[in-house]
Amino acid sequence: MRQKIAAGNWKMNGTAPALTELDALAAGLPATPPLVIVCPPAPLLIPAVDRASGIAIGAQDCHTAPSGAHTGDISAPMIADTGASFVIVGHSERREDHGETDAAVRAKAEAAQAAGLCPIVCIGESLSQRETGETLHVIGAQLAASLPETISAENTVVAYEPIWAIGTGKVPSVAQIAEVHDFIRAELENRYGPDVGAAVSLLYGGSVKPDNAAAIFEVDNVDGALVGGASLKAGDFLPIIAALANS
Ligand SMILES: O=C(CO)COP(=O)(O)O
Repeated sequence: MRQKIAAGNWKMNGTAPALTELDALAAGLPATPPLVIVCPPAPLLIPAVDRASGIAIGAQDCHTAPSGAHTGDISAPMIADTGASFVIVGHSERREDHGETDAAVRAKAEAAQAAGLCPIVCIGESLSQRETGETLHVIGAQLAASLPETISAENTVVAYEPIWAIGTGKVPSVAQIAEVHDFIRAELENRYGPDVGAAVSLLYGGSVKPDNAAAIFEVDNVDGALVGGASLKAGDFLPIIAALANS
């Protein structure tokens, strides 16, 4: 059975008072919860790790190098040192705001693995790529160039986040999600072998909300979600977690 994962990406939101959401999450988890991960901004990693109960903590980015002259950056070993266990790499906002290439994303994912972290590698097409029928081609190229050389179910998670669905309230149809997730699964099985390819968790991200989560989690090869806005408040994130637990 693949690991079900509900991951929350707080993006650049939250100062210390937001940590109370972790208490509310812990208090409201279902009896048999999926793996729940919260990725707060970097300054909150240490207090989040200290405070979280039954919730894993992840960062939102890491540098490719373990240390060095890179002002403002944070390395994977530094993240591991906080007690966090995951790191998002290749989010479309990083690719866009910071010009991150597939090669950089792959180097970050491999740096994360080397530090003992599990990277959550994000891929996804733009609206114009979808409209011109390039989605699977784009996803295939991103997978080929962004994923580490070797992966396992324990050290890699893949998140499909169509850029046009992020923060927009627009969600692909279940058929569209199924098409891409089936394609990703097949690509993973091809490249890494059927056992590894079948075991890696695939998350969907982009406007996942309490009212659409259950339908998304019904889709084959959707093993969970990477949630932005609706992960900021436990009152929104908990119903999504419950929907995943019941799927
Ligand atoms: O980018 C996302 C998670 O990484 C999705 O964000 P929203 O859930 O706010 O659309």
